[in-house]
Amino acid sequence: MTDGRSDLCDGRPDGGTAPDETRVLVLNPTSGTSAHVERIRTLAAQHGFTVQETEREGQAIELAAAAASDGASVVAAAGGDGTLNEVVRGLVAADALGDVVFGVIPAGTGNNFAGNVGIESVEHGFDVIEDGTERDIDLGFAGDRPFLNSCIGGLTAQASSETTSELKADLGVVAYVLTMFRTAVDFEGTRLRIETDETAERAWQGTAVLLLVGNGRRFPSRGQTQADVEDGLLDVAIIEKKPGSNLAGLARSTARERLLGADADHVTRVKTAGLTVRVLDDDPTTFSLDGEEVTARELAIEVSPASLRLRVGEGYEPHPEG
Ligand SMILES: Nc1ncnc2c1ncn2[C@@H]1O[C@H](COP(=O)(O)OP(=O)(O)OP(=O)(O)O)[C@@H](O)[C@H]1O
Repeated sequence: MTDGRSDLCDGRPDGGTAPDETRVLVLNPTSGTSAHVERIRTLAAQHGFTVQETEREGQAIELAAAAASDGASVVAAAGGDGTLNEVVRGLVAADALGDVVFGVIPAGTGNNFAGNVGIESVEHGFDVIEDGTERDIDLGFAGDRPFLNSCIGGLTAQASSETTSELKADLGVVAYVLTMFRTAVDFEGTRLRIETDETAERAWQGTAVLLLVGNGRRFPSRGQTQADVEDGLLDVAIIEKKPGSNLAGLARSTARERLLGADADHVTRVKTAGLTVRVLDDDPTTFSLDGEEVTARELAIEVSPASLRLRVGEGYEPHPEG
């Protein structure tokens, strides 16, 4: 693999907007507080974007696929992680990953992925599309569905829907975990069999309350959650039920440490290029891909290395400390 870097200024002596770029922005006007919508429309026009606004759930997939099929060279997403995920799904559906540069305008509640690639605000997102460094980053796949940040198994729809925006902004995916413990303290977990590419002969089998698979994100007990998104690997954490794990009432930071503590014997961690998850219970399990849900009995999860072309902010750290 190359270092994923290319010079955006090729053929653009002024370093400004490339005249030959056809730019489309897929905007979810319902993401976050929606207060950003007018500002994004204005900035998008200034930066030469045609804006396509979604009117319903899932439509960003179709709009992004159509934009790519019509020859757009930059397809950007304005919204939260769910909208980013849908736009990337559209690029995958149009088989356009290698042809199109993906742009990120953070306009959701938590904007976890944007933060992981150094994009700090709406204005900064447009600046980065103009003159950010281009990287080829890894994309996770669960079956044929892509994910940028994470694939989380074992969450109930109830936990997901009861997670507050404030908590999501603060903790990201760990918020779901905390909500799960608060709303379903009796949750006994899901029986899973997990085989990784490297250790197919030594499968993990047991009862997990949570399976965390990170591409752009990892799940330490404390500190930096940004993962290396150019290493061709997924960060996996399998969390088993621990006696007395009712975390309600604990400070959030304490809860995260308790749940994901490196020395905790109820957490199994592995880095892998791929894994297969089989649900051994009668009912299938719900997995959340960047917040978008999918229900399955068996899921092949793998990384597609260096497959998404993305312009990143100055603060992007290609190889964060593990
Ligand atoms: N016009 C629309 N009306 C209702 N829902 C929409 C519309 N357009 C998109 N959606 C749906 O909104 C959902 C959530 O969007 P998104 O994740 O971008 O925002 P968010 O939840 O505010 O932010 P974050 O993921 O950062 O917390 C997506 O699943 C998407 O399908």
